[in-house]
Amino acid sequence: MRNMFTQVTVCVRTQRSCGSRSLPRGPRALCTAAAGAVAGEKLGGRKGVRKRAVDGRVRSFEEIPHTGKSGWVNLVKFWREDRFVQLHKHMERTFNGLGPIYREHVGTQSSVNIILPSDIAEVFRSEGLHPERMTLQPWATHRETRRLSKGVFLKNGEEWRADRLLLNKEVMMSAAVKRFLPLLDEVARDFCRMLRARVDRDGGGEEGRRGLTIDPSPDLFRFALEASCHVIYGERIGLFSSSPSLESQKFIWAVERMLATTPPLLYLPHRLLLRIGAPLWTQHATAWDHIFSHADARIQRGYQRLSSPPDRGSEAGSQFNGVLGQLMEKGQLSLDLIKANITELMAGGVDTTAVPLQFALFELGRNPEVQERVRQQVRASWAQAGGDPQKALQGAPLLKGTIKEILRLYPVGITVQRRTIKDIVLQNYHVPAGTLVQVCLYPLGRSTEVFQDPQRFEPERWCSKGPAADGSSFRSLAFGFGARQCVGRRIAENEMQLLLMHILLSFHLSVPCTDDISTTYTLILQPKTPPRITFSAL
Ligand code: HEM
Repeated sequence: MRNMFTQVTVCVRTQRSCGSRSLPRGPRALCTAAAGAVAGEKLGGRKGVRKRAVDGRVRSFEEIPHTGKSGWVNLVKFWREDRFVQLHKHMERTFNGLGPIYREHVGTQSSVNIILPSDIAEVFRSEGLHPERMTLQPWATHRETRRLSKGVFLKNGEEWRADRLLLNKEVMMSAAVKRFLPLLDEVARDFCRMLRARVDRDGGGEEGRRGLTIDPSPDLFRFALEASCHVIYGERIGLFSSSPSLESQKFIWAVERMLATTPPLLYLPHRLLLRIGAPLWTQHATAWDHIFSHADARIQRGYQRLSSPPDRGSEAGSQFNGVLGQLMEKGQLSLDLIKANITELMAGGVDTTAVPLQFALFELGRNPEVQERVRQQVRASWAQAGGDPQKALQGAPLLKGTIKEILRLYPVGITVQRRTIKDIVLQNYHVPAGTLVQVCLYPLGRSTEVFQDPQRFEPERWCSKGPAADGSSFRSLAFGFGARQCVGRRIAENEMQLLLMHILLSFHLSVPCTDDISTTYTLILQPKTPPRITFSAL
């Protein structure tokens, strides 16, 4: 995604030259002794280390190190140094300088930022029955000014919980996964067939073993949209054809624009921008309008399909009409709330999977031994599964490990946030109820204190027994945590694993350049320039 904030990007260089497998070192050792109030003592003397107060008391909130008291001065710095697009690197640098906890006040936002699993555990213990994140206020304002209902992403309290429990049944529970897995599998197989035909047609090398080097990102965005539409609307939209619809391309652009315009609006008084008709606000709101009208058209079609008698030939009741159909049939959510939630699922479901897939193809391509180990396991499991995609995934834990590893190194959302509902103590500082605490996933994933050899791409680290593999260790948090974790998680995980499985069964992957990828932040973390990948037919 290119946008007005991408002039400054983050160049993550390896210490070795082109050809290296290594990723950049994690932040310089942080003061990261496991938990608790005495963490600082163990590390006393190092820069940025928190010491327990001399009198043993819990320190006050005001004593938490910070990046500058004035939110407006900080905002100007953010603008001048273009930090919005390198927020992940700014966080990494700040933890290096200030230690494992700091306060930041930028424009209208303030938060306490943390990185250590022990502190993260403490925050999640105090999230309550209705966990709250930072509200994406520009999104909420769009709904309010257009008089649209909000979905789970923007709701809080009992209203959020009521919608969320109903959505969980359609997208998170194992019965739901069983329903949509074959649909994702079908789209992943079609994608590979389309790619194989292109490699055979345009690739170089001998017949049957041709290779083609491309930037696969446009195809991956189409794959993610095709997969989302199939699962959510029960509808294929033909994006792998030679002339994919312009309407779908416009949807992809609209999501891109909506995401890219969100970060600066978060820190600015966006209601003022709305009132004066500032271009930034207008672009943001127009992008959302487009996303809503795309969903609207499909919801109308879904509604008509459901109201008409079932196709002759298909057994009554046996047809899966997507998550939309399930919600409509059950009739527990009003049509307005169905529309709000379905639109959020669509807006949240495309870039979030297309981008990690780019990183995954790149890392597998530049780590041929890892790629071969994953392929061996996938082949064996696929042969055993007799065409059942669920069995095939269950027998290939390295695929799951690959996705976790990619999201460790390149977390789509660089933070998970919670508003605390009671007073807590973090790093021996008092944090009052109501504080917004951000878990900073990018520096966490690259910290030498949390991960052994964090610069290595090593899917196996999630498969063996040990702290990283243990789900309760607060190290793998790319999908968030607990009752408020990503509601699209099961769709995303299965969609990405299935695509990688079919790609590994069909192609050998390599990359023309193994330099680390420069990353940029536009509400999601993505490559500044999408990597080129060579697909060689197997
Ligand atoms: C790799 C892919 C994805 C990642 C890393 C991701 C990450 C996240 C994270 C971190 C949250 C906040 C969780 C929390 O606060 O604990 C979230 C929430 C959400 N995600 Fe995802 N997501 C992904 C894919 C998807 C997909 C495919 C969809 C839709 C099909 C989706 C829809 C949502 C929605 C609607 C929420 C709000 C849930 C709520 O507040 O109850 N996400 N996601």
